[in-house]
Amino acid sequence: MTPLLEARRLVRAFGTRQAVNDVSFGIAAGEALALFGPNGAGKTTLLRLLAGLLKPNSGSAAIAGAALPAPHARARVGLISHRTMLYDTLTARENVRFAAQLHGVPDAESVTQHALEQLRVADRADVPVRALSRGLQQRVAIARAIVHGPDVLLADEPYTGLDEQGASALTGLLLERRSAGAALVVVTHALSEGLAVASHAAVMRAGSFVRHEPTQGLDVARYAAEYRELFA
Ligand SMILES: Nc1ncnc2c1ncn2[C@@H]1O[C@H](COP(=O)(O)OP(=O)(O)OP(=O)(O)O)[C@@H](O)[C@H]1O
Repeated sequence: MTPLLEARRLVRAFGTRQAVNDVSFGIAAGEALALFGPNGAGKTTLLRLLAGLLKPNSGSAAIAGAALPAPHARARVGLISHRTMLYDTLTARENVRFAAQLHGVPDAESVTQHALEQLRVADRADVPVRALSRGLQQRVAIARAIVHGPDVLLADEPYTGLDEQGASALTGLLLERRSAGAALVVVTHALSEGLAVASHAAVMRAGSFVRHEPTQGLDVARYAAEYRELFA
């Protein structure tokens, strides 16, 4: 079976630095990969390659067999970044609706409302986002990233800045996207949060996967100890 999201021998360098070095994996519909690794390991660069925002030096990425960065493949991706990139003079609703309209979502108004409710930010939807706390802005950014119902969801430290309610809304959303048949990649420093939403886990070091396995049967405490040992 063709994986929904597939990376084949991806390589990306910046000057002489190999940010991503020969990474291959596949994620089937309904699966989620939690991706761990220290600063500079190449996680963000890998997500940008998978989102079609950056070109690899060699190798390729594909969504349901369609090679990135073809626009119809890119349109199937949602990217949650730790930088919110919202228009801060627009309201939360305007930011999310704008994204829905750009994606040509039918009935953008009600889909926007649903996304805002899912992130539990609907009651603050009509104030400019610059007046919202960092945590609420992050929730709006997540609502914007999922408003077009992407079947590939890439999340770069999505828990950063969220309070407990925001974090639990995000976990609910990630699990819901999985059961709806999406393929997810979640980059996080928090091992337990990542493992809780993932079917597979990988560790990146210096551009390459040094561990990659199903999460089923993994013991979080042992995984954390082994992770620390890898970087000791
Ligand atoms: N646009 C760029 N220009 C030059 N070097 C870059 C660029 N983007 C990333 N790098 C370098 O590539 C390497 C991997 O960076 P990347 O941001 O992908 O790592 P990361 O695992 O996401 O780290 P962090 O957790 O700090 O975000 C780093 O050495 C970084 O300095």
